[in-house]
Amino acid sequence: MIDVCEVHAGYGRHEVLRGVTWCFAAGRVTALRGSNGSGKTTLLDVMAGIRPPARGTVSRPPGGVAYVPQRTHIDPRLPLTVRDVVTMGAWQRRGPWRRVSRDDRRAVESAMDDLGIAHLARRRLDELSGGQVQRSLVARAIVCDAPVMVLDEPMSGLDIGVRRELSDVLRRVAASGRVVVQATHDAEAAEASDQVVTLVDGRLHRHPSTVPQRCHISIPDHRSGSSVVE
Ligand SMILES: Nc1ncnc2c1ncn2[C@@H]1O[C@H](COP(=O)(O)OP(=O)(O)OP(=O)(O)O)[C@@H](O)[C@H]1O
Repeated sequence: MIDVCEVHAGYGRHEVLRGVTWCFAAGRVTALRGSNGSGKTTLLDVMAGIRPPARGTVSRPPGGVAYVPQRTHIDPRLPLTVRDVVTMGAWQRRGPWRRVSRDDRRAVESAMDDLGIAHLARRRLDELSGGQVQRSLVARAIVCDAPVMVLDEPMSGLDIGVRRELSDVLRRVAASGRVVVQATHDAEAAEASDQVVTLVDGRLHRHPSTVPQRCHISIPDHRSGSSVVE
């Protein structure tokens, strides 16, 4: 699990997160909701270790965090194919410039199959649609094989069929024992998640309640009615 405790973070004097406390459990998909500018990306950055919190702590499991950003920072002029981009996930796991093993190659092919982009494997990144780029970035994150996957609006730009397929993929990733957190404005993606949390005024609330939840207390799961530790 990934344990966020009393986290404050922002940009200069602009405090965006004001005491976020939550335990994101392994084995479930959590949808992170909130209006534009509420701090979803900021929280994902803090969880991934990209942005250090001004105060508070984040405990991550060893093995790193696979991050699917809202926009790719890969220069589209680079002559990279979809397969190259997905293979980057293996380097993230093993360290750069290590030899890619047969198992890595199998993982790359399997992730491209899962995301329905195997037929695009030899296409260059600058020849793809926005949704195809998005699916390549999710496939790269799967190949990372990290215990935590955070995704920043992975459904944006995808058609309804692909959004449903991606929800299934995320559920399978979570079912393999990983923490999966997706920031989303997509109501159907939130509905397909195991739990929904919402950022309001810099704090995290369990949906639809406005009462913030603390770590390590047992509360009922809003979908299944079962008891979970958060
Ligand atoms: N690099 C930055 N420098 C200064 N302020 C920033 C920076 N990035 C984000 N902000 C501000 O921090 C606040 C939270 O932004 P953030 O991107 O985390 O929100 P979000 O919930 O992900 O929004 P959206 O739904 O629009 O993607 C916003 O007010 C935004 O203007």
